Amino acid sequence: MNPIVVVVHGGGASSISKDRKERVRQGILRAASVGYNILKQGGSAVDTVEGAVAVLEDDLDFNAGCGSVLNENGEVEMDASVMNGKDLSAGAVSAVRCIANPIKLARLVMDKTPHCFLTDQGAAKFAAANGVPTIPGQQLVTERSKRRLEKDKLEKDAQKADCEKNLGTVGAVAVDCQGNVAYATSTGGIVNKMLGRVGDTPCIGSGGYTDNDIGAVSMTGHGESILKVNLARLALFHVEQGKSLEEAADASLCHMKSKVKGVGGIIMVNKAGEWAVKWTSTSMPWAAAKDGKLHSGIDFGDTSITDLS
Ligand SMILES: NC(=O)C[C@H](N)C(=O)O
Repeated sequence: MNPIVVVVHGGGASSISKDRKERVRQGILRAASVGYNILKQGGSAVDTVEGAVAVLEDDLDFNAGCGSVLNENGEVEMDASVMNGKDLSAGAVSAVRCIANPIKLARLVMDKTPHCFLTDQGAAKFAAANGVPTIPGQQLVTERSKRRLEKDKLEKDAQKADCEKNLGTVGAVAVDCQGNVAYATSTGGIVNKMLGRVGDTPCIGSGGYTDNDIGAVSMTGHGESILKVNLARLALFHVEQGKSLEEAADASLCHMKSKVKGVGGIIMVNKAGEWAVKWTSTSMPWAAAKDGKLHSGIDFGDTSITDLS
């Protein structure tokens, strides 16, 4: 039987305050544990990444689903994508509103349409036709996301690198007992974004990519930078050229930094069960479950390992 592994991330970020750190750590551990249980019960890599990402979308401390950052009008518009490394089937949605779990809608696009990507009104119509419940948009807005928008509007002139202030995009990669790999990524995007702005997250090859013959990757970071270098596919290209997952993650992040000054984070897995986690932002919450052990961290050099129950 193939080794099973799931790796999750909670978004590249600047430093995280002490009280939030504990909540973020718990959220990321919960998502990895949920994913690992799906794999242990024989679930597919696609079910695993969708399940793990949905846990993080439901968690207010992450910039995805409820807790998403707000656009310039104070509204939540979300992007998500999912892909199956077995046959390269993919589903994505962008600029979707008033639903709790964009990743589940992306999965429906993958499974139930001849297309890869639906946006805005078309995505909403498809969601309604498939029985996805709508919720009032305000239900996705948190006090914290309102404060972040106010702060950004005030600081507009003293901009930090975008991904440094946009904690929380979430993602997962997994390999199942049959050796299939998959990725899922979901986000509210970047705070104070223009209406209709779409980032890397729903774009196959930028916010993520997977192919059983190479591996799976999910990204976080400054979306415009990631789009310009097609970061996810670039990372897997390096693997195809013979680099280890760690080397490939480093090389692609380094390329993005030198070419367009973008910073971000990356999680990777391959069907041999190897995994890698790398980031160039200040921190990135992550967790990886393999062989009954849960590895996790937030800052450089703070990896901890616990037993999975
Ligand atoms: N924090 C993030 O990862 C943001 C996301 N990549 C975007 O630009 O939409």
